[in-house]
Amino acid sequence: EILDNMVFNAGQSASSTPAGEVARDVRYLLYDVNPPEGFNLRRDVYIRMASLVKTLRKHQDWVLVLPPWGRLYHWQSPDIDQVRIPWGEFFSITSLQANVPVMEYEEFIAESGGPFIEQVLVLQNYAEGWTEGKWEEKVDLRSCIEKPSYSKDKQGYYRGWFWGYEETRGVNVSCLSAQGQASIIAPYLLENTTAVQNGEQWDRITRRSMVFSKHLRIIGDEFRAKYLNSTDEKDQTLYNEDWTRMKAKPGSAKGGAYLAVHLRRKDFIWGHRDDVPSLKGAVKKIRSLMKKQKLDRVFVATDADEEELEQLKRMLPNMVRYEPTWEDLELLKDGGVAIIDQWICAHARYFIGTSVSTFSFRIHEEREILGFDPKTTYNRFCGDDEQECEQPTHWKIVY
Ligand SMILES: C[C@@H]1O[C@H](OP(=O)(O)OP(=O)(O)OC[C@H]2O[C@@H](n3cnc4c(=O)[nH]c(N)nc43)[C@H](O)[C@@H]2O)[C@@H](O)[C@H](O)[C@@H]1O
Repeated sequence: EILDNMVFNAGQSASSTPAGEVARDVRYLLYDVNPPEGFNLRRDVYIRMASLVKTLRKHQDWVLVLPPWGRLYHWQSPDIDQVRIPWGEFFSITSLQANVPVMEYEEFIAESGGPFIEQVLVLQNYAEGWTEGKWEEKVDLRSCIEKPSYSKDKQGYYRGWFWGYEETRGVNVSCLSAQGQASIIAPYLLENTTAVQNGEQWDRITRRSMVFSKHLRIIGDEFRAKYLNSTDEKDQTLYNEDWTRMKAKPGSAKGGAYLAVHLRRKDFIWGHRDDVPSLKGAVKKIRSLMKKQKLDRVFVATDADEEELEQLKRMLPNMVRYEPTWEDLELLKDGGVAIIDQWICAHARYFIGTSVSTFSFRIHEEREILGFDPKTTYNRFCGDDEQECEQPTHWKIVY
């Protein structure tokens, strides 16, 4: 499902090496995701790409190049520059490295000897759809169904959107019809190899390695201490900087004495009319949960617009929100602010999120890593008229 949303770019390193160094025939995997997809869905795609690189590394020396963040539909704060953002601004690179070799895009340019990408693979569906309505995993080089959004320049190289790096060029562009797991395309990336061991599912170890940048966690922790009277010692949410050593027992985390809410609005209000509540419905649920859980504080993370926020404040005057100053926002960007919201939600005694929002799903996982009782985590708002309001599935951690 996610596969056909991606563009893959495989580049090969320049063969020249400084005198004395052993030549390393490194290959780089770059990728991109369809423009409308948001931040937390892109984190899902990273997990699949990291798994693919693990598969490729059984055969050759591959490195995953982290696609710079930018031009995201949901990052709407005006007047701040939100392109070419390196991963280090949001995630701990050393933590990612401990799982699979990764590098920032600018490192790739410096190391590979120029902004050229040897092969761009545009992933697409099969023009004929599923044959006989049967699902099977398959992949084939095909002619492009839609004209790829890359055009040749005077020198015969392809230009297009490469994460906002205007000077980057593709050398070849082809289309690949694919359906299946990410590793299905491995034979097209490996030289002289057709037999590839397949079969990695959602990679839970990779998820654990996606540790947020320390500066964002610190801001979230300070906010918890100041406005929500919550600290790791008191609330038993101790964190280990080295994720490979982190193994909290389920139910061991207590969490700060507040209810945390992720209330997704904007495109979800019309996109998910049946399973997203009205503001009034949400407030009613919040009040009943506070009573039931005996919590007198509520932290709200939301992407609601100004008008809805005003309404919400009127109905819930005591709600706590993380509201960055303009200077904070310029530094942290919309992505950093969203992470801080998630971090604070992840540390609450009880959490309730929004149906099918990957933003809420990432909070579930973070809480699982911290060792919360699943009952306090896998909860979502129901639509005002929703009959069967199925609750989120439990993401189990693997060590
Ligand atoms: C239907 C799909 O929904 C998917 O959204 P969904 O899973 O919620 O989650 P995301 O993929 O993260 O996209 C939602 C974006 O909206 C902002 N946002 C949402 N809620 C909050 C919040 O509580 N606090 C802050 N600070 N920011 C928030 C934030 O930039 C976040 O990355 C989209 O990724 C897909 O493109 C698609 O539209």
